[in-house]
Amino acid sequence: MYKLPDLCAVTSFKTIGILTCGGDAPGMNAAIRALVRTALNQQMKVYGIERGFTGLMNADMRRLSSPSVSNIIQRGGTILKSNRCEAFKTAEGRRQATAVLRESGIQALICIGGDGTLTGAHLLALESGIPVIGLPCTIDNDIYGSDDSIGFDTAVNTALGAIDRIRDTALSHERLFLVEVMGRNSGLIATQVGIACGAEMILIPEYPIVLESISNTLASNRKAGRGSSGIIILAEGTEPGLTARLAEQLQQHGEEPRICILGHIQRGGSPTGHDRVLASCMGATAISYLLAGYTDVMVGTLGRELIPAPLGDIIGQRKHDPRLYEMVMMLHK
Ligand SMILES: Nc1ncnc2c1ncn2[C@@H]1O[C@H](COP(=O)(O)OP(=O)(O)OP(=O)(O)O)[C@@H](O)[C@H]1O
Ligand SMILES: O=P(O)(O)OC[C@H]1O[C@](O)(CO)[C@@H](O)[C@@H]1O
Ligand SMILES: [Mg+2]
Repeated sequence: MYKLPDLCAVTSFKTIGILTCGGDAPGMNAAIRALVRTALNQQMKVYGIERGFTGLMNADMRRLSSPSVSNIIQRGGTILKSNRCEAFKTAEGRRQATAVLRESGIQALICIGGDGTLTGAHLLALESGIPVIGLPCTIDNDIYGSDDSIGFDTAVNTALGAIDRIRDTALSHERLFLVEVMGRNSGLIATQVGIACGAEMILIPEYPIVLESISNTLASNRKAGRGSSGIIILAEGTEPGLTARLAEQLQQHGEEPRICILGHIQRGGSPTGHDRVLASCMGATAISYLLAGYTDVMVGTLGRELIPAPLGDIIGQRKHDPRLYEMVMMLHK
């Protein structure tokens, strides 16, 4: 269980807004529910802003009540909808959003999303002076300053469910499978999934890949009696087209590989218990941060502790643990 912070209220808010942006992640709804109910408990009015920063720029919003967030804790996706908004990357786009917040009487904003969303949240906080709090919510878990992000655990478990099935057919046919998981810029899903499924190899964007050495490793594994079935996990962003090129190369070395791209099934579905609890604790804590006078921070985790991580310190930073990756490669020999 997470340790909630013990904070004193030094300010108050009449009206706040909440939005979800970037790729959806299981647990977004659980976070919305916790934010709404905690804010209502503090006598705040809550507006749900639709479609992330796009909805913010267009004043696309509705009042959220306690019943409006009933029965959503178990649902994947986001009841507020999400998208990616190029216009918000411009100062003009953020000025438009600031005007909407002022005209609607929204005194503080909670932004739920990944590293891109938190970058936008940081710039908005700086430029508008309106208090903004971020919640790390992305299946990628690539947000520096927080061990965990809402949605990662579910995505990893969804991928594992599929890969365990692939393992059955790989063993039956004594075949090699190349399984591509999500992560355009980060190998964290691939690393976690690779450890948990006992993959023969994990290929991630953080390390250069030499195709020839992959065939050589597999050949020496065969000589060592590892059998001819196997699972190689590749992160989506490793290199465009790498999965197909690797399959071709392996065919030339006498393998009969099959490719499986798990894609967006990893982003949908009911959140795990872990993600529901994390989202609930982070949502409640975000409101405590606002009342304690914080702005331009996200609710991060350090182990089991919830901590305020300044957005300016975390954006643009890479999160990668080379020791974990080395351990994985050693276990899979
Ligand atoms: N540098 C930036 N400046 C201002 N706004 C940004 C910036 N980067 C991203 N954003 C805003 O945040 C939105 C979401 O970012 P992005 O598409 O990178 O997804 P994300 O939040 O990282 O989530 P995920 O990676 O899980 O899909 C963008 O569409 C844009 O509106
Ligand atoms: O299809 P979309 O929405 O562009 O999203 C793809 C990207 O979003 C993520 O799934 C994170 O939400 C990345 O891993 C992936 O690269
Ligand atoms: Mg991102």
